[in-house]
Amino acid sequence: MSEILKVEGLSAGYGPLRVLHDLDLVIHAGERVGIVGLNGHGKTTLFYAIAGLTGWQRGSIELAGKQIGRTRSQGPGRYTHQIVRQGLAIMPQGDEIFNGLTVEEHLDSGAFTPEAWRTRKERKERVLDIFEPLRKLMKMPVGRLSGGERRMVSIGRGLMTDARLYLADEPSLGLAPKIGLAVMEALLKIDLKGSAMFIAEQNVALLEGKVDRIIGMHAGKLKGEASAASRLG
Ligand SMILES: Nc1ncnc2c1ncn2[C@@H]1O[C@H](COP(=O)(O)OP(=O)(O)OP(=O)(O)O)[C@@H](O)[C@H]1O
Repeated sequence: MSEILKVEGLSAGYGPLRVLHDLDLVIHAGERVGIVGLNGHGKTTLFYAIAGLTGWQRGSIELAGKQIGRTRSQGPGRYTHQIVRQGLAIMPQGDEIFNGLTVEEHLDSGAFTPEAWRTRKERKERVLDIFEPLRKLMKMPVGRLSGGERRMVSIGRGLMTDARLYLADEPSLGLAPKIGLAVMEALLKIDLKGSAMFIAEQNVALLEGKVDRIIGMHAGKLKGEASAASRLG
């Protein structure tokens, strides 16, 4: 199986603040991997480091065999567009959607490569097959949707291109438990083909038995598999 994500000796944070300490991690094609840990232990920072949204002090990150590592001297966010073009899809925590734009406009905005734009109709159909409730809401501004529907839009936008690695940061956060579960189940049904998915979550029960592996994160370090993770904190 080919390596989609390879992180070696990564120490990262914000400016001089070190949040992640010497992380090693490999995710293979076709894998769904969960990362669990309490609030503030560094899951989002790891996603930011992969996306180039924060610099890092040491280590390396490869996406599908290509180094995407940048140090903070080059500026957070400066190369994120290139990393995204190399095959990263980000489904950020807290949605980051725009109230005045419609569901359809959000999905279209996710189809930013020429290939994805050309085939956006079929891609939207695929998203709507996964998130059926959006089908009748395509012309609706997202500001008028429920929290669960907004989350579907945010995740759906990330599914509009052919990514090698999907990063989903706490997809159930802030949703009623039943809705959170439904969103998570839909996300986990996605056909990965040759890509991989990395999902951050505080609630290990939402991932247990549904992903290939669960890694724990505690105080900026990785802690092995699920059983260890659920004992954290
Ligand atoms: N922009 C920032 N600048 C400085 N420190 C930050 C910034 N964002 C997060 N931190 C710090 O980094 C540490 C890890 O935060 P992070 O958001 O990565 O944790 P998390 O496990 O993803 O938690 P959450 O569930 O809140 O996303 C925390 O101590 C936090 O205060």
